Amino acid sequence: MTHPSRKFMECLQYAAHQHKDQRRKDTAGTPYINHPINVATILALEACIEDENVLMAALLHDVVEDTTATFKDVEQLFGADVCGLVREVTDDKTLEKQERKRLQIVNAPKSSQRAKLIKLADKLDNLRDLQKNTPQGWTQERREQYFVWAKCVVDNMRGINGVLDEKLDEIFRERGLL
Ligand SMILES: Nc1nc2c(ncn2[C@@H]2O[C@H](COP(=O)(O)OP(=O)(O)O)[C@@H](OP(=O)(O)OP(=O)(O)O)[C@H]2O)c(=O)[nH]1
Ligand SMILES: [Mn+2]
Repeated sequence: MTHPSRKFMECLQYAAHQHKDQRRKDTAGTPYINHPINVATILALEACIEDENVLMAALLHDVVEDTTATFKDVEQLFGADVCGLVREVTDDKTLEKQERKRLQIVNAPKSSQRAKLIKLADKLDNLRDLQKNTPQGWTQERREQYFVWAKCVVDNMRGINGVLDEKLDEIFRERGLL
């Protein structure tokens, strides 16, 4: 049996600490950290990714976008490679939402293969959440639009991992999008 490295466990602790006061948008108010943990777990156990820096970047993928953490913090704590991956999956929150969403579609194919894995697992987990419940304050229309938009992002990153492609397509098929 392999065992988690010290830096991997430190990364898990850091992500949990940074997201500690945040909740998902579901009615149950699930702790936000469940989502980064799900993304790393999808990569490790479903997509069989063994690249530890990719798994750590998955745990950290929303810390700069959604908490007080900076890229500098991530680089100092977990190194330039992990920081580079987090940078690739972080939206520029200074831009308008519509522009951010457009850029995800446009930038998806330009990302590195490793960043694409994280982006795909991120979408898969968010879509799984959306299948289970509608986030608080969202209309059915907004929910449907997220499926449509996520498919546009995913369509620009196919062929990276067969398992992720298949699991995402299963969801799009269920929604009548494929
Ligand atoms: N499906 C779902 N999403 C939730 C929930 N709670 C929080 N989120 C987050 O909301 C984001 C999607 O909502 P949007 O309205 O499209 O984006 P925004 O929060 O950036 O404005 C995702 O951000 P993200 O992970 O950065 O991904 P991305 O979709 O922005 O790429 C997702 O993690 C929930 O209960 N269900
Ligand atoms: Mn995310």
